[in-house]
Amino acid sequence: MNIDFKKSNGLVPVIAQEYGTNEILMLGYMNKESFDLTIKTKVVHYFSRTKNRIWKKGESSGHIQKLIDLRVDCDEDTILVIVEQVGNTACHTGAKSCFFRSYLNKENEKTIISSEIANLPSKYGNFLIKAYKDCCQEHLAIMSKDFKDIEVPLVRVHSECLTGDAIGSLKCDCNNQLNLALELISKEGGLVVYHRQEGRNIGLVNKVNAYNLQDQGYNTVEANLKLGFKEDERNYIAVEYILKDLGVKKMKLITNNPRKINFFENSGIEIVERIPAITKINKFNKNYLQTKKEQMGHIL
Ligand SMILES: Nc1nc2c(ncn2[C@@H]2O[C@H](COP(=O)(O)OP(=O)(O)OP(=O)(O)O)[C@@H](O)[C@H]2O)c(=O)[nH]1
Ligand SMILES: [Mg+2]
Ligand SMILES: [Zn+2]
Repeated sequence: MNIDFKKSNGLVPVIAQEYGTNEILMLGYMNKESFDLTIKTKVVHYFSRTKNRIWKKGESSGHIQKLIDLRVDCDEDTILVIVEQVGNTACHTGAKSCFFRSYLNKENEKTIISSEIANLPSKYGNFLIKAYKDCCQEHLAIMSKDFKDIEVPLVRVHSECLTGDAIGSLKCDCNNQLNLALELISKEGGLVVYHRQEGRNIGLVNKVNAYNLQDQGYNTVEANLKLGFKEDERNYIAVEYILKDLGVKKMKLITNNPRKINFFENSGIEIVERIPAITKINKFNKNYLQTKKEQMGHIL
C-alpha cells in the first residue's frame, strides 16, 4: 500500500476516529515525515498547516492520540487513524470532537435521532420505551403507561453503571437507585431516562482503571483526576432533548446531585420538587458516598 503524498503538495488529509465509539474527532494533515513518526511511535503526529511544522497532537495539552489502527482509502490519498483519545478531548476548545456544532441544526445542538415507542413489560410493571441516539451513545426513555397524562411526572435521569446496574456491584449505589426509580415510576407514574454516559462519561475502560486506583487507596474523585479527567465529565444535552421530546415541562426530579439540578434549572424545564434517591449504605460503598457528599456536594 502506498500513500499518495504528491497529489496535494506533500500533504494527505487524516480523519481521526475514536476507537470503540467510532466518533469522528478531528481532521488533520500528514506529510511523509509525520506519517513515519506516527507509525514508529504509535502516537499520532500531524503536519500543522498553521504552525508549518510537525505537530504531535497533545504536545502541550497532554491530550495525545494513541494509534490503534491506520487505514488508507481506496485511491490512497486519505488516511483514517483510529485512536484512543487521551483526556477524552480532541478539540482545543475542550470539546471531545472538533465537530461539536451543527450547521443545519441550531448552533451547538447535537443531532439526535429516535425510535418509535414500544411496550416493555417488566418485573416492575408495564412500561413504554423509546430509544434515542446522539453522536456518541444510545439512550433509553422508560415511561409508565400513564406518563403522558401526568402534568408533573416523577423523573429519574440515571447514568449508566454497567458494573452496578447489570452485575450488582456493591461499590456504588447505582443499582439500588435504578430499582428505586423504576419502582417509583411504576407506582406513581413517570419517566426514567437511562443515560448511557458510563462512569460519569469516562467510559468503562477508564472507570475500571479508576477502580484499580481506588483499590490503591485513591477516592472516586482523586482517581478521575489522576487519569486526566474532571471529577464528572457528564453533560445532559441528550437528556434535555429527550425530556422536551416527551413533552416534559415540569418534573419532580429524583436525585441527590446538585449538578443535575443546576443543569435543568437552565434548560427551561421546571423542577417543582426534588425527590431524594437515598438507598442502603454498605461497607463497600460507604467511602464512595462519603466522598460524593464531601467533595461533589451530593445531598446525602
Ligand atoms: N468515574 C467513576 N464513575 C463512577 C464511579 N462509581 C460510579 N460511577 C458512575 O457514576 C454515575 C452515577 O450516575 P447517577 O447515579 O445517575 O448520578 P449521581 O451523580 O450519582 O447522582 P444521583 O444519583 O442522581 O444523586 C454512573 O455513570 C456510574 O457509572 C467511580 O468510582 N468512578
Ligand atoms: Mg447516583
Ligand atoms: Zn455505579
